[in-house]
Amino acid sequence: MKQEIIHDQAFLAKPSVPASADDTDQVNDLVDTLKANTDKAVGLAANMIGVNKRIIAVQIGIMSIPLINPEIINKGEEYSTMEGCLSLPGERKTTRYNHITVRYQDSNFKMHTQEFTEFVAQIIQHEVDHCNGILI
Ligand SMILES: CSCC[C@H](NC=O)C(=O)O
Repeated sequence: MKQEIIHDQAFLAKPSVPASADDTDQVNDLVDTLKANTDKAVGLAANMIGVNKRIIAVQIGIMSIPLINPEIINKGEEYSTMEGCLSLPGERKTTRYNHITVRYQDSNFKMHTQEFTEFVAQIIQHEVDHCNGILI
């Protein structure tokens, strides 16, 4: 079910804990909340809906895809860019990497290792930062 986006900086600053197969409702809520916000968001992390678990959802084309316990295990070239965040006003300068390799579990908790590039890679980096309590 769609949830409200929270703006509580103290909660957002806390690193999230690993998610497990008990968190399927939270995974579905995050995907539903991203689907309800595609006019203003391209990704969400679970702590943005008040759930301190390592779950993110990323908009890839028309699909809102969950990545569970995402871990960036390799990074390409660094670049600077401006980014916004639903939990914060305005845009800020950020450092990102042009391609990343990510280990994550899908909604069936199957493990994947996958390379992402360009804008999708940027969104994943932003959301993994949220899992670590890091805001832009
Ligand atoms: C380009 S990365 C920006 C990601 C941001 N989502 C918030 O966690 C958003 O604007 O959807």
